[in-house]
Amino acid sequence: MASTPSKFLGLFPRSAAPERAPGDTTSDGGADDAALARDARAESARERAAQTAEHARAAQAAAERLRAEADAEEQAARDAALVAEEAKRLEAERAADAVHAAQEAARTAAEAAAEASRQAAVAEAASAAEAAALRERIRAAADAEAAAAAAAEAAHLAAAEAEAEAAREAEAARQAEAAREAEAVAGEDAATPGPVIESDTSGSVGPDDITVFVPPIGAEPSRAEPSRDPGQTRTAFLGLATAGWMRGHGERGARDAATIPTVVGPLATLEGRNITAWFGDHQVLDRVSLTMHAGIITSLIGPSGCGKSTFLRILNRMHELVPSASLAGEVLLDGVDIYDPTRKLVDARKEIGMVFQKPNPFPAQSIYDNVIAGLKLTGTHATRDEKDELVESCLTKAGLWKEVKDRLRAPGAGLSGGQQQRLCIARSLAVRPRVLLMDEPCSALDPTSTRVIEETMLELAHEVTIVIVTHNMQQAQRVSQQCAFFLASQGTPGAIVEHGDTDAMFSDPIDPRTYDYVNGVFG
Ligand SMILES: Nc1ncnc2c1ncn2[C@@H]1O[C@H](COP(=O)(O)OP(=O)(O)OP(=O)(O)O)[C@@H](O)[C@H]1O
Repeated sequence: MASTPSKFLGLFPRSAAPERAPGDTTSDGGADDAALARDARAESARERAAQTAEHARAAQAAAERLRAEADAEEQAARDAALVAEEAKRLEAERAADAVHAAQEAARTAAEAAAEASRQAAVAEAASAAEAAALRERIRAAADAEAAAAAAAEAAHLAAAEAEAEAAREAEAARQAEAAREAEAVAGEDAATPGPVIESDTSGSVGPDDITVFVPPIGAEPSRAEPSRDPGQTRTAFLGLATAGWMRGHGERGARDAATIPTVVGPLATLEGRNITAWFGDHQVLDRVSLTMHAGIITSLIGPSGCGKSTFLRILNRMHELVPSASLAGEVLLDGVDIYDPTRKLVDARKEIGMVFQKPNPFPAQSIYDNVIAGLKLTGTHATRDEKDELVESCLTKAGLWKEVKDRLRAPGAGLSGGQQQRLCIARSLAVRPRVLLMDEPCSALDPTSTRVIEETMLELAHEVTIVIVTHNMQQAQRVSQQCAFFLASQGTPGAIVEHGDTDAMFSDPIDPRTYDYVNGVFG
């Protein structure tokens, strides 16, 4: 330390008077005394000096102690500051670490989220691709099914036409032979009457029809009333379809068929009477009777498997395309049984057209050719102008003309599902049907296409009787004036529970089962 602390200054008096022994009055003696006194003073001074030095040492030691303490305090303060600074630094480091860790965690989380989202996108894309592939497989299967049905129908019609043609030729040959024999007999005996050729009594045969009909004995199939014993009552379609006698009667010549049709035929009422149907031994309909009135739309509703489609297919003789199928009962088109052996299958199909659940245009054919396909199948001849007119007329009625008039040569497969369905309607219209059967025609379509088809149906209903199978209760209410509710409960064959005015059926049904079904309680 540079200076002595002021509190120690009192230990060093600035002037100290020499001490005298009491009674010392001489100068010699006084000298000794003085010397003694000096010595004493000196001694005293030394003692004081020693004390002072001692005090100084003590003071110094104290000062050093204090200094050391101060240094220690100072050092402690510095240390404390260092510690505090270190703590602050560590705290800051920890905070920085925490921020970093948080940032890292956020980055990792963001990366994980991005990865998860990428994986999800990949998974979604994979499942979308799978779904698309599945849809494509289903569509391809449906296309194949539709194409097979169309091909089967075409083959059926072609076979029927060929059979009819063969029958016509055979009958012509028989007539020529009979005429020759008659001539010969006349030559032998002019008075003998000629051979009796059976005449048609149906009243439906025109001047160009071939009317000779000699059914083989016992060839007429049974059309007995339906019973629960299928072996005794059902009509064997294969026998009917291939029996030559069936088509030899009332066949129309090609010139009749060649008349180009207007788009639809005169309105007709269709009636199913006591229709019972089987697939093999499995009875699927039991004595179903329903009248589908001219010029209105009748909807057939009911849960899956109750026989609506089977009933519909019976209405235009498509049921018999299934080898194991059989039926009993009658289907009357304006009072004439379409299953009557004297009527042609091809006529029934022409007069009662069918639109299927899945649109089934001929995929490779153009839109134009799709519309006129029915003409070929039914052997109808038409000029180019007539065909053009027919195509425009049918596409207009089907509500498709404006959308396709500039691409009539494009393939039918290139149209959307809804457009393809309307193309199929146009194709059906081209053979001048009197009744149009529609089996869930909108089930494969989106709501917009469904609305367009429904509008088309409502337009067409003025000109053609329409029967539609639908699972869509709103659709039944929107489009149909009459409605029939089918039900096959607990393994029993399908039957009609209730039918009548559509509004009444939905608002005030008679049967509680109808009420439950239209209100979505089951089905
Ligand atoms: N080709 C067939 N061969 C054998 N059985 C068939 C055939 N077609 C339909 N069936 C059977 O006939 C019964 C009625 O079927 P159908 O398709 O007519 O009912 P649906 O009411 O139209 O059903 P959905 O509403 O599901 O189309 C069902 O039991 C069905 O399994």
